Amino acid sequence: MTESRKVRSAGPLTYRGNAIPETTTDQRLLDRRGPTDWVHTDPWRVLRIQSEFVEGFGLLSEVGHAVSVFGSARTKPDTPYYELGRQIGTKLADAGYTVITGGGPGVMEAANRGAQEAGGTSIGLGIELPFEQSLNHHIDMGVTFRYFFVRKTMFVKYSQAFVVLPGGFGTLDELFESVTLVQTGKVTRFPVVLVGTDFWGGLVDWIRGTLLEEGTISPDDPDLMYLTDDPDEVVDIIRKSHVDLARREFEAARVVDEAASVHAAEDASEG
Ligand SMILES: C/C(=C\CNc1ncnc2c1ncn2[C@@H]1O[C@H](COP(=O)(O)O)[C@@H](O)[C@H]1O)CO
Repeated sequence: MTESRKVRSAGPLTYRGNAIPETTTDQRLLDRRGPTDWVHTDPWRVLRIQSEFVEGFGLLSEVGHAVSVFGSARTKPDTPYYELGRQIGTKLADAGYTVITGGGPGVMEAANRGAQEAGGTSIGLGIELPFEQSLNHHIDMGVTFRYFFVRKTMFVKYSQAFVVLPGGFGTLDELFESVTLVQTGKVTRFPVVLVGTDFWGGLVDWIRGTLLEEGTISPDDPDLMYLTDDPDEVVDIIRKSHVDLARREFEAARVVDEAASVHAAEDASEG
C-alpha cells in the first residue's frame, strides 16, 4: 500500500508528515530578526577568524619577497630612529623586497614611507585597537585585523626576514615570537635583525649573560639574532640568508631527484 503522507526536502534532508517544519530554511533566514546575541558567540567568532585568514591570505599570497619591519608606534618623524626606519624601508625596496609593517605610526610609518619613496611595495597589516586608529598614509596595500594572532601569522608566512627597530612591549612581543619560532624550528627561513646597538645592546648582553649562564637557552640561541646600526648591513644579512636558503632548497631538490632516479633505475632493472 502506498503512503500518501506529505513530504518536504530541505537540502539533503527529507521530512514527512508531522516532522515537516512549519517554515522553510529560507523563510527562517530571511523573515525574522531575532536576538543578536549569536554575533558575540564563539562559533560565530570562529567564522570571523576564518574570514580574516582568507582576507589576509588573499591580499598577501601574490606578494613577492618581503621583509617585516617592527618598531615603536611612538617614534616621531625627524628623530634618528624614524630616519633609520625610513632608510631601511628605502634600501629594502631598492633590493627588491616588499616592506610589511603593522601599518601604524612611528617606525612602522617610517619604513612604509621609505619603501614608498623608493617606488617599492609598501604593505600595512593594521590591528583594531580600542582607541581610534587608521593605517598610515604610506601604504599601498593594507588590511586591518581584529585578531592579533591572525595578523602575526601573516607577518611570518609572507616575510623572508624580520627587522626590529627600537620599540616597546608590542615590538618586544614581535621580536620574541619570531625568535621563538626560529628557535623551535617552526620557521627555518628567516633572519631576525635588531637595529640599534645602543638600544638593544643591553638586552643582548642580558640574553648572553643571564639566559645563557642560567641555561634557559642553548649556546647557539643568542646567534639567532643579528645586531647592527647599518641599513646596508641589514639588507646584506637578509640577501645572504636568502641566497643560502635558495642554495639549500636547490640542494634538497637535487638530492630528491637523485634518489628518484636511483629508484627508477632499480625498478627498471628488477622489471
Ligand atoms: C600607540 C599608538 C598607536 C598604536 N598603533 C598601532 N598600530 C599598528 N600596530 C601597532 C600599534 N601599536 C603597536 N603595534 C604593533 O606593535 C609594534 C609596536 O609596539 P610598541 O609597543 O610601540 O613597540 C609594531 O611593530 C606593531 O606591529 C598611537 O601613537
